[in-house]
Amino acid sequence: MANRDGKHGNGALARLRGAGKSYGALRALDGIDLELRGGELLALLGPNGAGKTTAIGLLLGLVRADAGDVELFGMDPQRIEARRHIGVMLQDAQLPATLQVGELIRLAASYYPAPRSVAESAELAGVVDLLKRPYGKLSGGQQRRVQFALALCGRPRLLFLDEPTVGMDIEARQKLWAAIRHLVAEGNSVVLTTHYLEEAEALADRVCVMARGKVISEGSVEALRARIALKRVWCSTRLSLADVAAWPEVAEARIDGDRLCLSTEHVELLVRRLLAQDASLSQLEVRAAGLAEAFTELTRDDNIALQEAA
Ligand SMILES: Nc1ncnc2c1ncn2[C@@H]1O[C@H](COP(=O)(O)OP(=O)(O)OP(=O)(O)O)[C@@H](O)[C@H]1O
Repeated sequence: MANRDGKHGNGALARLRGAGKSYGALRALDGIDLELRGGELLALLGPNGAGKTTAIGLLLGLVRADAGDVELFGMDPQRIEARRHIGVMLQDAQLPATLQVGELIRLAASYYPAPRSVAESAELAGVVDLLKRPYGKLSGGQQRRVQFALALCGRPRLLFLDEPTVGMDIEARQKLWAAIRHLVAEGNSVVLTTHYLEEAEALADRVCVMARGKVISEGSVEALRARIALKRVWCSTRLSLADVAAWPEVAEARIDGDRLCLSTEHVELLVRRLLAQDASLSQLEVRAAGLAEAFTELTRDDNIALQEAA
């Protein structure tokens, strides 16, 4: 628990415990537990409407939980002492269009006790060449970079980035990733929501997969991928789908174009048997499930992995 000055015993900077939130009949968050530790980057991953933004809204004190506990630096997130140490980049940032980028950064920095200089913030966010430009005249990707500068200018210990690289081209995205890595290497913590698996893969220490208001998987990227131990085997064969589907080493069988697509945990056994029973077998291909497949598998409505996790 937190003591009076917001220090906390177990290293959690932000925490949801059994947190729930409904909008009318819709249960946007259904009793989730989430903990952010010092110096880590936690990625919240999940399909549209999973509850990621609502979870961040609770931690920022923008949304009130109707069940459970929410703590930011061991305090109620609405307390100013807690908010002084966070930087935020939300999806629907509304900023004055006529102010120049440099003015916006100066203004945002003035709310913090020990901010970075405008020059340092601009350098970190890659907006040095935009400082004199009015915000409203920038492209979508440039505006996102400016929003990132505003999020980091207060030298926050904890950054909330809600889909930070949406609308950015590949180069801008890579630069933002590098800046985020730099901030984490300095000891800061980041909570990031994303739809991009490669973003989670590139940045996250921990990934929390959400679906339908619940956390359905939590761990490292490797652990997430390992949750789906299946390999996929494709081949063109004269063996029938029904026959192959009945083999004990085949977890799932379907037709994919002109080939069979088989899922298995025992790939060597399966391939040996396929080749033994069909000497004319062709177009053989074996692939490990990628993170994208693991993710799809995890967030599918009635999936086996989910039942295993329960
Ligand atoms: N203010 C609101 N009023 C009513 N429903 C809301 C409100 N905010 C969110 N919701 C609903 O709550 C659910 C969770 O939304 P949330 O924005 O947290 O999801 P998300 O995971 O961030 O989705 P996305 O990836 O699309 O941003 C959705 O079904 C959404 O329609």
